[in-house]
Amino acid sequence: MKIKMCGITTPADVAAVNEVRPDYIGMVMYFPKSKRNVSVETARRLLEELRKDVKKVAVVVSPDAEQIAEIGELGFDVIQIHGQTSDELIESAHLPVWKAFNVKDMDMYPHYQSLSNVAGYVFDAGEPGSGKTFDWNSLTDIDRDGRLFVLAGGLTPDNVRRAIEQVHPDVVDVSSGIEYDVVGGVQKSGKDPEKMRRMKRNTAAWQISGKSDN
Ligand SMILES: O=C(O)c1ccccc1N[C@@H]1O[C@H](COP(=O)(O)O)[C@@H](O)[C@H]1O
Repeated sequence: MKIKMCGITTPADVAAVNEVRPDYIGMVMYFPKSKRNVSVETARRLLEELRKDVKKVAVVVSPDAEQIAEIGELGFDVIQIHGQTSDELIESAHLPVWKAFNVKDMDMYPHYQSLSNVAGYVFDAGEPGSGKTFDWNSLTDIDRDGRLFVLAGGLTPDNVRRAIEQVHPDVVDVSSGIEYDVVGGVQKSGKDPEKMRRMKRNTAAWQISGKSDN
């Protein structure tokens, strides 16, 4: 079971990633509506500090060709595409693409299965990065074709074991669930290293014995 920790925005997040060592990290780019959006310059600096054995996913929404080219130059390993995109853009990208679906556009899944540069599928809740789960039963009958099956949407250290047991994904993808709690109406920005450690432990523990430390 692999794990992706998404929404990395600060040097402190990178330091925690370098300690916890998830398989993948994600950075949201070209999407200023997100509180996790990072500029090209910030992405470049954070990537320099990141361990080399952690794979890097650029998370984008309806990107254009220029953005996709820039992501390749920055040294990312994978592009995770939410929203709309053309088949030509996916097929001409110089990096493998993970196509993200939300509960409303799952009917497009068979179409993306026909594209050769789609290396994985991310199944997410209606609003990406909202920390909300969705009905995992909707994934029961999905045709698995051997490409990476990534489960996202509201995963936390507390529900990841149940998610793995029910869905059997290849990768669990978490962002909100490893952020700081809101205290007194205020949320410290960035990721909470203790939640990251618990997420990693609970995912790894399931792999070894089907148990977690919840
Ligand atoms: O995190 C965001 O703000 C975001 C913005 C635009 C596209 C995707 C985004 N996040 C992705 O959402 C999933 C799940 O996040 P969560 O755990 O429910 O918070 C994850 O793949 C993020 O990359």
